[in-house]
Amino acid sequence: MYDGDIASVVISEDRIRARTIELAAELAQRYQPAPGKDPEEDLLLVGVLKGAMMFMTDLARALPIPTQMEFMAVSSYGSSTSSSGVGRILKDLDRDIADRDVLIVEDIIDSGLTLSWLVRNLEARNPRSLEICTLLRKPDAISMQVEVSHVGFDIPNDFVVGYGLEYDERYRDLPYIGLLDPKVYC
Ligand SMILES: O=P(O)(O)OC[C@H]1O[C@H](OP(=O)(O)OP(=O)(O)O)[C@H](O)[C@@H]1O
Ligand code: HPA
Ligand SMILES: [Mg+2]
Repeated sequence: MYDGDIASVVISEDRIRARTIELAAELAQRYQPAPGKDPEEDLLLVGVLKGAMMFMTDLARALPIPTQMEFMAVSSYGSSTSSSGVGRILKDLDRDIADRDVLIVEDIIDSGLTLSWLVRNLEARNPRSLEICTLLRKPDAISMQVEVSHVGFDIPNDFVVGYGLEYDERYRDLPYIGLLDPKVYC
């Protein structure tokens, strides 16, 4: 599959699976449900389309607590391998998040522009709490400071694809995170 386009495996399928289970355990501790609680108190996962789709579905299935799911899609400006900011909401949440515990689920924080915009947008809707869980973070690339409580892996500042992440809408279906050979985009 995609012969020759992937220079190396950065994070294998097994490591993603193991880390997702660890993150789920960490989140279950953080959001322990009170006995007899109302379904309105379930943790609300907000997945950021399309990149977070694989991580969102695997994380939700690994979480040993009840969760509800919502999705948002935002358009970002910039070139295909770097982003310069969020343009607008392409798909908004289907419901109100006031007084809810909300966890944004993302595939990657690179410049931080997407999440810093999204956090401001969702904070304005008065959730009870708002935290972020991202599978990947590039500490060397972040230009906007975003407070992230749950991180799967810190990775070097290279362009990666797979497990939801794309280049030119390709490679999202790879089961692992791979380094895209620069010959593909240079
Ligand atoms: O920290 P940043 O520099 O803002 O980059 C991170 C964002 O960029 C990618 O999404 P993209 O907007 O490319 O769309 P996609 O999720 O549909 O792939 C990725 O899925 C993150 O959402
Ligand atoms: O490294 C990346 N790969 C794919 N999409 C991305 N969006 C921001 N950074 C990346
Ligand atoms: Mg995205």
